[in-house]
Amino acid sequence: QQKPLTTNTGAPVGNNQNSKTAGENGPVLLEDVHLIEKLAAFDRERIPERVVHARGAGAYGEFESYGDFSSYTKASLFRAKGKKTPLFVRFSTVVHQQGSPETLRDPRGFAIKFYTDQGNYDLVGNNLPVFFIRDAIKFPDMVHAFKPSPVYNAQDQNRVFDFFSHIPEATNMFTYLYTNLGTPANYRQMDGFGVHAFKWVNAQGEVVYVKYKWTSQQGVKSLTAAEASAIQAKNHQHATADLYDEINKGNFPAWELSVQMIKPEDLDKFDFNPLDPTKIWPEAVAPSLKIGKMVLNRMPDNFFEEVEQAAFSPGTLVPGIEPSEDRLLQGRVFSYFDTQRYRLGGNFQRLPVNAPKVEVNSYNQNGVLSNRGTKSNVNYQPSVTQAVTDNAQYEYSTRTINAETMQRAISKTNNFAQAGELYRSLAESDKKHLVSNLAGDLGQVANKEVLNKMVSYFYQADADFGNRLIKTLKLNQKEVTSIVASAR
Ligand code: HEM
Repeated sequence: QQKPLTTNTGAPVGNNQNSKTAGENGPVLLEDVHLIEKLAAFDRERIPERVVHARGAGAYGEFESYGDFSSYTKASLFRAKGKKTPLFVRFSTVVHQQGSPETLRDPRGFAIKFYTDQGNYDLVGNNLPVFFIRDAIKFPDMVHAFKPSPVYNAQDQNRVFDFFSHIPEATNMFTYLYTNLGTPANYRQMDGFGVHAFKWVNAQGEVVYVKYKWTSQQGVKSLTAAEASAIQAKNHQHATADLYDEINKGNFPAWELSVQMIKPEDLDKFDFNPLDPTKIWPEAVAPSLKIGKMVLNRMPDNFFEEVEQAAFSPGTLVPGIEPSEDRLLQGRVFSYFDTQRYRLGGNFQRLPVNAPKVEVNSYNQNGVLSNRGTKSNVNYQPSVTQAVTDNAQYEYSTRTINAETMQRAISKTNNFAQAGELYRSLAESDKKHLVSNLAGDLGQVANKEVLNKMVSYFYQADADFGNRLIKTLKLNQKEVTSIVASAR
């Protein structure tokens, strides 16, 4: 049965093809409210795209816990074997605009929103296990360097590596990014990582630090640079299309979730700082424990409403999961909510994709587009009514600190060792791809000082890695090794 076309106020529309005019050749009349409303709605269709991770695709699914992990965390989603929690995922590319090709070398965003029975929990990660920097204060500069030039609006490797020649801690991340893992075949065949350490807290208030990994049950498949270019020549949205095609076919992708744990008293026992997101935790020091499985089984009905307006934040936490002291994560806990209040408005958590499945009872109120439906006269606490009240069992964990306030880098920087281990673990063909992918971008850098400095970092990770880059880029080996020697 046909439905009547209506205005926004529900009145049936008589003519949606012809504006109301003063005669055949007369001007269009302002009193045609349907025309004016239609144009005004169109004029307001765009909202700011995400400042990073602008291009993405989302899907709904379910998480199933493999057991009862309450001895480590009071988070209810991990409390019983077989316990199911609905979720929404958004995969993304990072640097370029909403319409950019999905074949570009970039980390891939891997963000999950669990709709738990104690409120939403967001795990906002990437497909690579480490990050470029370790302090949020460097993030805006880093993104400016990666994004198109403010003058000529094109990405420029001169700007990228000018910045990174001052950031030796990015060496590990660059080594991952320039393997073919930097160009995943699609969103289903890649792993995901929480990257940071988080705190798990049990009912007794005991803390353990954890790192998360999602292991793709489809396997990991990456593209060579040649394969990525060939796809890009024909299709700039292959990863989004793949997700829709496979899930709509009933080929539901799955990932197993595992955690690694380190006790607070062990944090200082390693040659790296476990709170440093430029480092992995080797299995030898923190073995992985499988804790559950995610299956994606439904695509959203409307991209803008459910995917574009989805808002993930490392600050969306449930009792039993807290941020660690990781300096990058601490900045993220502020930045996401802040950008979402700007991008979507202060009541963004009321949108269906962002709203928790549990009742929300707070004394927060009003603002643009408020629809809380609050009926109580008591919009404050304390009150004799005690209608809605806080409960000490959900207090944050405590920690004793007796420290000097400071603005100093961490002491165990150890910028190169893990990059070297990663390089040496690669098969010869992967080493070749890494060197040619990296030399391809470094080869666009005109400034010799920047180039020598960048290569000196990879040389410090592994001399063979450095020498291959020196050879491919036709650099002077002495110039590079003298930078290495002066750094020691
Ligand atoms: C201090 C460091 C960082 C800052 C300040 C930062 C900031 C942001 C901002 C402002 C957004 C846009 C959010 C929105 O508009 O909804 C975003 C998106 C995102 N970030 Fe970060 N980010 C940082 C580091 C990271 C790291 C280390 C990871 C991975 C572990 C990451 C993963 C993501 C993902 C996956 C998204 C997209 C979420 C979505 O699909 O909507 N970011 N980030």
